[in-house]
Amino acid sequence: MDLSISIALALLVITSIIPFILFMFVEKISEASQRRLPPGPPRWPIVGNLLQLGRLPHRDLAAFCSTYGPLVYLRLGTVNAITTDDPDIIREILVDQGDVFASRPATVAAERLAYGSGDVALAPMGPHWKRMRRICMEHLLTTRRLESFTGHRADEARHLLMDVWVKSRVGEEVDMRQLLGGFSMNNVTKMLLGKQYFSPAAARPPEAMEFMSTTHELFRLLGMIYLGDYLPAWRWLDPTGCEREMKAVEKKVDRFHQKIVEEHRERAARRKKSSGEDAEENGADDDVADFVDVLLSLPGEDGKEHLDDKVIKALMQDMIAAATDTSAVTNEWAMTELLRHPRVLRKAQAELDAVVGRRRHVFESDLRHLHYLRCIVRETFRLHPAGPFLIPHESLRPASLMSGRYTLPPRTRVFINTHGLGRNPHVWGSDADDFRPERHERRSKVEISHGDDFVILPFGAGRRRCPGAPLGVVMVLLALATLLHGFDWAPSAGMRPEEIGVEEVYGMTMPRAEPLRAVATPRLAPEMYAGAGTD
Ligand code: HEM
Repeated sequence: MDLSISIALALLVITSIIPFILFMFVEKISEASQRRLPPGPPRWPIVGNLLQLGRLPHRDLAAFCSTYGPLVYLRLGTVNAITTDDPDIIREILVDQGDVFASRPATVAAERLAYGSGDVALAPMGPHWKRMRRICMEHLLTTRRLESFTGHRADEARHLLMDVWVKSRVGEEVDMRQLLGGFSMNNVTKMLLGKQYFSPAAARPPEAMEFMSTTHELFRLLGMIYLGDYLPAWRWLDPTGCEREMKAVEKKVDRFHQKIVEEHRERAARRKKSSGEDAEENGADDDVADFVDVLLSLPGEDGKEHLDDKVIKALMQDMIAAATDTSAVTNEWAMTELLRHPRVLRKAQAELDAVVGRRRHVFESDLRHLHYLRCIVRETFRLHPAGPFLIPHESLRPASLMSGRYTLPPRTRVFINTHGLGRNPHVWGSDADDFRPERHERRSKVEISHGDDFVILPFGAGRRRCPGAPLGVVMVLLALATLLHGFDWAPSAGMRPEEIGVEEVYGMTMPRAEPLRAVATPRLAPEMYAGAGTD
């Protein structure tokens, strides 16, 4: 054999063996450093546990918790991850060690679709997130500002009543997803953008349609598990075209948001011109100013006169995404369970008759007295939490959990399984899968949030807890109270209550697999549907 060929062959063998030896060595070292990781299912090389996750990953992770213990370690491609459905461990992660676990992972969707993680919900822990969160808490979601929209919410409740009434008169089934989605979207866009996109009288249909389809595309992409977040080589190939799609949606969404910002800016300029210097100094009028008006009036970072457009658009998008789907999905699940359990539905109506009566409409001020309805909402959140993994958290630095029993590397992704928590038999007993609002009835005040015991977690807890929870609770209770007070409800023609499905689909929020349809029959005097009073 020619010497040069022999040398070439020898070099080839050496260069192939060295990486293999190095790989074994690194594996050995990392195995040693991982000795105190929590237990978890066996994993494959390279992909780790990725192939063990199916279409309903919250159910797969709950199954791991019941097999391997309350805290489970997973390797998802190149990513270290943990999951739990145990209230004490959840408290430890979100509250006791809240400063360690309060970051968010850098995902492709957050980068592409949330203005480079420039929003609140997907921003990593740091000064930018702190500033964005403060703007939400101090300027957008204050009690005073939310109260100033009480009248709008009452109007929307009246529209809800009228919409159903019109359908009930001609015996038409109600598409609950469309109905409840419209209610949430109108409430939110009115507060945020000063528009009701889904009231035909309030917005041009093409604009409403564009808004709806763009928002849905955005939700879908933000909610999907993208393999490129776990296997960098996948991004390179992008075999499903996901990143190309994200880029296209990014452009479309940005054009839409920019238009809204420009419209508000023009309106503010017109206002300023017509009302002179006084109005400029006072800023936007609190009673009529929507969130975008407020954002346009705030100073920017580093002494800038105004916030950057990018920041305004990121916040606006966050609020729409965080506020609309969550409450609509929750209401669709509540109505699903009520149709499956007519006894519970009738009991809630009896309570409404006692608290509100049949001679007036439900007011927001009634909601705190509707003890049983609150139990229904709490039970709905237990079985069908809108965010099955909250929004996944990430650790900022090495951490130990469960009294130092386990150590975790930095940047461990955290899947708090709220779906698993709500169905955990160690917490809720052997009937954990049954819808039974009475299990909350003994509480003197029915909290619709986690409380001290952390047994339900609809809005998260600790530093990243939902800042819109009070508004979310009002929107859910108001829609349900209005629908149950105004109508008797029955399943679609020919269907028995127990035949109504409870299959879910995984996503950023977790809706029913199929839109719910139901039949409504008015239960108030006819004149009650002609107009509704406000508080
Ligand atoms: C029923 C309604 C709602 C539900 C079930 C819900 C649920 C949640 C959940 C589970 C989280 C993640 C918490 C975590 O990761 O620890 C969250 C975060 C968030 N929610 Fe809500 N939410 C609702 C309504 C709203 C509303 C009405 C708004 C605002 C108008 C809002 C704004 C936000 C924001 C900005 C975040 C991100 C917080 C952060 O990362 O610092 N949500 N929400």
